[in-house]
Amino acid sequence: MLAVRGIRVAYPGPAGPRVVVDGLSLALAHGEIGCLLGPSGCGKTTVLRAIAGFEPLQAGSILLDGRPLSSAGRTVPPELRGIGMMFQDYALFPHLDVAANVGFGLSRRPRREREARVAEVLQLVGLPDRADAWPHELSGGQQQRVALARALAPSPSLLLLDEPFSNLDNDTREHLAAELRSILRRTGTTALLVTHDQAEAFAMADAIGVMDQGRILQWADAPTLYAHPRDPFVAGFIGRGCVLPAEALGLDCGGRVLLRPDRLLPDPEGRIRAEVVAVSFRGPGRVALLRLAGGQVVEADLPAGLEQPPGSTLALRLAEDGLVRFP
Ligand SMILES: Nc1ncnc2c1ncn2[C@@H]1O[C@H](COP(=O)(O)OP(=O)(O)OP(=O)(O)O)[C@@H](O)[C@H]1O
Repeated sequence: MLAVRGIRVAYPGPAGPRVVVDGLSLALAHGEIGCLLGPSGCGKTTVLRAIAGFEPLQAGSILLDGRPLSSAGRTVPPELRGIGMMFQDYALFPHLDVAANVGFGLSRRPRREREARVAEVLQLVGLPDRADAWPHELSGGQQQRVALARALAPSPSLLLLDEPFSNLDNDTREHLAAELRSILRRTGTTALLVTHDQAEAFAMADAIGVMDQGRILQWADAPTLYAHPRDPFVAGFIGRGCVLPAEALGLDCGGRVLLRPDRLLPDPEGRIRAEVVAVSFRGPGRVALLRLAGGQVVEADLPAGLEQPPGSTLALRLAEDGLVRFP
C-alpha cells in the first residue's frame, strides 16, 4: 500500500547539501502499523516529512496504492496525497471548540455529513461528550485524542504520527498507545509512527524499523528484533543488555555476543566471576550491576532470595541457548 523505495533526502548546509536519509526503503500493507524507531537526529521525522510531501527526494520514489507521489524532481503537494498527519506539536486551534477542530478538514462536506462524522470520530477516541469543549478545558491526554480525531476524520488512506505522545506522562502515554493501536485496527487505518521510545513502538506497531544515521538497519516485528537483532546497534538499542567481546564471558568463539540480563545465572559451579557493584529493586525483581574480570560492567537479574551485597564476588554461568553472536 505504501512503498518507499531507496529514498535520499538532503538539507542545504553551509558546505553544500547534507544527506540525512540515504537509500531508505520500507513497505506497509493495508491496515498495517509500522514504526520508525531510532535515536534523536537519525532522520525519522525527515522520512515522515518526505512521505507527507514536505521534503523533495534526491533519489528513490514514494508510492501510495501504486500512485507515484514523490521521485527526484517530482513531488505531489501534501494536500493532494490523502495522507493524515499528527505531529509532535499537534496544537489544536485555541479559538475553535472541539467539534470545529475535529471537523476542520471536512469543510467541503455538507453540514449534516460533517456533524455526523465529527460525532463518530469523537466517539471513537472516547470523547463523545466533549464536542462543545474548548481546547484549554481539556487535559493533555484529551487534547491528544482530539488531535487524533481530527487526523482520522477525513478517513485518510495513510496516517503519519510523529512522536504523538511526547508531551504526556508515562502512564497516559502507554495507555493511549495501546488505545490508539486498537482504534487504528478497528478503522483499518494504515499508519506509520515515529518514536525514540521503544515501549511505544512495541505497544503500537506490527513492524518496526530500527534506524541509525538515515538508514533502516532492520525491519521486523518486536519479538524478532529482540531475539534476533541483525546488527550490534539494533541489539544495544532494543531491550536491555549490551554487546561484549565473547572472551569477556569466557567464550573462545571470538567476536562479540549480546548479553541480556536474564542470560547470566548465579551458580556456585559457574566459571564466570564478577564483583557486585550495586543491587537495585526493579519491581518485580532485582537487578545486579556486575563488574566482570575484564572490567566490563553488565546487568544481571537476581533470583528471589539471593542476598549479594555490593563488593561481594558472585559466581555465574552463561545461558548459551539462543545467544546472539556478532563477528
Ligand atoms: N530543515 C532542516 N534543515 C537542515 N537540517 C535539518 C532540518 N531538519 C532536520 N535537519 C537535520 O537532519 C537530521 C535528521 O533530523 P530528523 O528531525 O529527521 O531526525 P529525528 O530522528 O526525527 O530526530 P528527533 O527524534 O530528534 O526528532 C538531523 O541532523 C537534523 O539536524
